[in-house]
Amino acid sequence: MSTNTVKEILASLQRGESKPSEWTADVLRRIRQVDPQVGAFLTVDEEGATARAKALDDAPADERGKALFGVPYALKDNMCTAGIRTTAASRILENYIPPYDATVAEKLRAAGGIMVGKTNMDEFAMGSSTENSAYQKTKNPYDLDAVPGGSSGGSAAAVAAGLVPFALGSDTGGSIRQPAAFCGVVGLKPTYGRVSRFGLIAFASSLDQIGPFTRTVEDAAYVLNLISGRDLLDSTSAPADVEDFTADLQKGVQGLRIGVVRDIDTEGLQPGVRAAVDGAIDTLRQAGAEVVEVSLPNSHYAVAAYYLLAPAEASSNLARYDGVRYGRRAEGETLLQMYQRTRSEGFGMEVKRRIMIGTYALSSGYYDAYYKRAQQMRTLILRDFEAAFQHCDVIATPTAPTTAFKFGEKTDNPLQMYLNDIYTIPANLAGIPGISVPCGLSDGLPVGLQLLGRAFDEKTLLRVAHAYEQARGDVLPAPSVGVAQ
Ligand SMILES: NC(=O)C[C@H](N)C(=O)O
Repeated sequence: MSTNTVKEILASLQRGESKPSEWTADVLRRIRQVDPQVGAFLTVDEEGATARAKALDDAPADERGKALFGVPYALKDNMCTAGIRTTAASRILENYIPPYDATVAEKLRAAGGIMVGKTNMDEFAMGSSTENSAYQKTKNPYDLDAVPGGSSGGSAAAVAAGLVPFALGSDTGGSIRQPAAFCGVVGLKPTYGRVSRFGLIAFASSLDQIGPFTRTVEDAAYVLNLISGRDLLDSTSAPADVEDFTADLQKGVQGLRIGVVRDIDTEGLQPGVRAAVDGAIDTLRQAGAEVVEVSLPNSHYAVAAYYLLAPAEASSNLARYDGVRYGRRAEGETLLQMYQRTRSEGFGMEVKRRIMIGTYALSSGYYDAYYKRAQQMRTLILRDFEAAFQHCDVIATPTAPTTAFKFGEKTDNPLQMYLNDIYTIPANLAGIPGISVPCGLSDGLPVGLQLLGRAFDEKTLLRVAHAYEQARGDVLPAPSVGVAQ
């Protein structure tokens, strides 16, 4: 049952052919059966989800029309859920139970959805493989020896393995799009400010954005409708109108220009990935789009700029985990010792590395040389996009230079890990929306086509993504573990 799309589940519920409790029981059963192999979930709220589904079974008729009535879903474990443990996959938040819901959690609930659990991730969303979780590995449903990508690897794997019809993730430098590509599902990073970040455990506040993992582009547009909008609790949320992002999906690509960029390509780009993406661009051309070459000349500085700016913001955001205000506290004879022990025991290696890089980049003697220059580079990257979007409506690139890599392959070489974000990071620096759509296989593993759009123009982005998905047909076999798609 749960391999159905959100739209299919809703249609069945609304026709009265099934009940919320049946879908929820089915999802929970699948999680019990399949998740021991995949490891997508850190917390499963069996009791809460079952009780809520039962209550919805008996809901009055007017509630049945709600946009997400009876649909089960999962949230990345960096989104606060009232009364449900929220760890950001860190030891330092091991026993943290938030007293409030993130705005996205509240919105999905108000729309009638059923939250079944919290998914694994890289600690504080720092990583590209979910190997930095303090708790467990998440395996790629297409190859259990390979990573699911990161940092939202649990959400991507949960959708790919057919455990839930959709899940939310967060994307700071590619954390939705890259795991979506690795796991063969759709992943959407909206424009910065489109979705409220209230209740999202902050990593790099000028880059973080929440978005959905789904099986279809239509579902991604549908979920975006439910989570977007100005929120007075997040002053960075944009006062943009809540549009119906599904409205233009059927319009096709006739008359649209797709920009192809070659400047980002690196030596590390797998030939099979390039071939699959070129095939996808060809499909769009055949569907009626005009394909033009555009240039993003500063994009090869994006990784360097990001890995200064994101750690700088993280070092400031993570200062609050001091053993006093949240979660874990280690004892010490002096206050300083208590801080030191709490933070040394509570944070993992990658988090410590970023705090150190960030603190260094912000320190008075180095601020101009590193942080300020990285900010200047960010502006140049934004301008590159503005110039490129004079000539095209949407830009197409690979989502990641490789397919899913093996566990341990990049853990000893942080730079190699960072380079996996080369195609995704520019969009975060510029604040523009991006989506990854499965576009085939390379050596038996899924490849993602990344499409990038103008700020607040998710409609055109989704329209192109949907047209591609329609023209493409079925490109992926079912994963080796989980439930057939
Ligand atoms: N958080 C993200 O979007 C992923 C990125 N690879 C990072 O480690 O920062």
